[in-house]
Amino acid sequence: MSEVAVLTRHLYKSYGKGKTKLEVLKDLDMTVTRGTIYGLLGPSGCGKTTLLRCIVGRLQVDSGNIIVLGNRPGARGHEVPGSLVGYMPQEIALFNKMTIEETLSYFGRIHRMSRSKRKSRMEFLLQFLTLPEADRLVENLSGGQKRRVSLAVALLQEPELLILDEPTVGVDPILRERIWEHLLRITRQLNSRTAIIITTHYIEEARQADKVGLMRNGRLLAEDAPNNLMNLYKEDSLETIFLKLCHADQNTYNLDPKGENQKPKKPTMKMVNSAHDPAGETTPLLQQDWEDIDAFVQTPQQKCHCLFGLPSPRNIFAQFLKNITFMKRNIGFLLFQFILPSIQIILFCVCIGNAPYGLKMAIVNNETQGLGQLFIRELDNETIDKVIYKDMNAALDSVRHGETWGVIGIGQNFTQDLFQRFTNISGVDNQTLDGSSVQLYLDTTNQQITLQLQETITSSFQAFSEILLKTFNLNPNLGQLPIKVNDPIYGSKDPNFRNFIAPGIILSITFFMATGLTTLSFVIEKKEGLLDRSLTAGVSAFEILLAHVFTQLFVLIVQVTLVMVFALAVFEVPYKGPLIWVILLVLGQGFCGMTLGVIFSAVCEEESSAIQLALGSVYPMLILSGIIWPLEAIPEWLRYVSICLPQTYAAEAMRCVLSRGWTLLDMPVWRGYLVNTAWSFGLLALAGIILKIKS
Ligand SMILES: Nc1ncnc2c1ncn2[C@@H]1O[C@H](COP(=O)(O)OP(=O)(O)OP(=O)(O)O)[C@@H](O)[C@H]1O
Repeated sequence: MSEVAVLTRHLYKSYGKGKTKLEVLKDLDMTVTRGTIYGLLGPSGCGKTTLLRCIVGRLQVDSGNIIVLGNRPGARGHEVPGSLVGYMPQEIALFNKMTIEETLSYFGRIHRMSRSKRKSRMEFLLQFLTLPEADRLVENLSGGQKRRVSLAVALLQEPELLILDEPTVGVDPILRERIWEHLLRITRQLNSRTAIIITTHYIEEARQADKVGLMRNGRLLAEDAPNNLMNLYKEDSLETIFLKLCHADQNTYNLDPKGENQKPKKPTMKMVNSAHDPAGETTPLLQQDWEDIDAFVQTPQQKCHCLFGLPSPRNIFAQFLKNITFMKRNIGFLLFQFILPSIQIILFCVCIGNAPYGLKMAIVNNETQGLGQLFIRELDNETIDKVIYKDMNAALDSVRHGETWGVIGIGQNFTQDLFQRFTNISGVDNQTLDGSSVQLYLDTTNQQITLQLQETITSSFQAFSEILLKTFNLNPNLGQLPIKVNDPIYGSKDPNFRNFIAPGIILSITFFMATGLTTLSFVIEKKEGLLDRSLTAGVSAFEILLAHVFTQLFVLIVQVTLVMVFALAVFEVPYKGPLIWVILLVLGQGFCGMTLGVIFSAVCEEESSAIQLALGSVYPMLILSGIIWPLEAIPEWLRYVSICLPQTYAAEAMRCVLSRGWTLLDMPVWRGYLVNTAWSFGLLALAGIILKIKS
């Protein structure tokens, strides 16, 4: 029984759901023996790759049983996926920015090979597969050379099960022959326990296999030694036999227009080396019917019910080294990552929070002589660019035409009415009050400009009235509003919007940079099949995630340091508290961002990029609402959604540390840290779970 390397029974696998459901494997039975080569043949799209991915444990079957090397793929402690299996996928799936040596070392580490073993295997494979120098970058190799490196990766640890998906495509005939020679040598060795499954489009090439499985529409039409099949069908070409079987299979379907055969029933007859006449044969020709699949499980432990095993430091280290190599080779991109958040914070500080200046205002002074002129002189020249008009209508037209932001009008009797207003307090009428007022006609479409103009004109009037009061030997403070603003308890007398929003912006920049970069690197790895290859080699999704976090942490620290230098030193955002707590908060945000990035890239396949779009657009809105505007000004239902996000708490905590100089004993700061940390680890766990489920 231990001679069986791979056994599949009643295997069903489909992609999609509902109307788009595509049944790829249908009641597939397959038996691969140790020490043999199994050629899996079939037309494009018949399900070969799907079957191989189920065998290596990268795809879950819908129903049916698979036993690989004595246990179910993915069973706890069973190294399938892992070192027991060498898998060469159809796509190249290699790290372009790594050299051949680095690639083989990376997989060698994952397979726990010693340095000397790695070296000797590498030397052998380089020579055997006629690979170029080991220090050549994969991206600079030809297509055929890349395929050979991919094959070298599969052969590296001398696995007990070698699965090669079209290894000879794009390989010259001489090398193809050598590859077959090598595969035959592996299986022909005395007491060889290595089984090889190979798919190929070159059907005749598979004659050298010990057994071939002819596959069509997700089923095996026949499974036997090539010679047996040729004797049985009295043909000397596998291709002709395959065509015959396909035609026979096609006829079965044609005879069954209602599609009752769409789900083929388990064949009742198993024919091996029988003298059965194949003419008109329509039932799959299979070798044996082993119903008691559990008899092939060598270890009682079957399915792994745990979500995570303990992460292996070795695998994390291998991933970490790989990530570092990537960074080294993409130094331009790395520098760009370093400075991008700084560019963002510089632009933010330069553009946001400054007072508007040079605002064009139309001035109409209807007085020929008097105090009107004095008031106009007192208007702040930096904020207001005065454009003098003689006629009120022309001045109002200038606002209507967008040439000025408003009109400041002084009436004919301004000086006289002003004296009346101050000296005859008990008898002053509304007309006099009106005449002594500066008339404003504003374009209020821009709130910031309107507020700035109102504030400038009000303070200019106070300065003007102080001069006036002094002239009459009166206390100049009489002109002030009877409200005295004392020194603030926290913050400055002149609070500015930039300082208020800076903590939130710093956190958001860090958060979204980390999300974006993580999504990018994971999506690239996934798209190129690298993630899949690492997972098949036995690295867990959680180990990949942890290694990424460690590498990205380095980038994050540089980013955060630069951002802090610009925000606090160059643009002088005030800070009182211990800087280390601020830095910890920002790093926490980066960590959150990273984990969200992993979730994005794990959840969002192309078809579900709508989710990515939705999350990516709604989430920032919630964050911004929580950090740009005071929570007290947000509708209550949204307020609670916003404050559930760690950015809001973190921004609050950061503002406290920066401007109040509070210590960790303060409630808002504690809350900030706690929520931030809980959220980060919550997301990390979620990312791990999603990756695990997805993989
Ligand atoms: N992730 C997927 N989602 C939906 N359909 C898929 C997916 N992967 C494969 N398929 C479909 O399943 C069918 C079998 O694909 P598979 O890759 O297993 O075929 P194959 O026999 O290996 O083909 P080839 O020889 O061309 O590589 C194809 O119709 C393919 O389009």
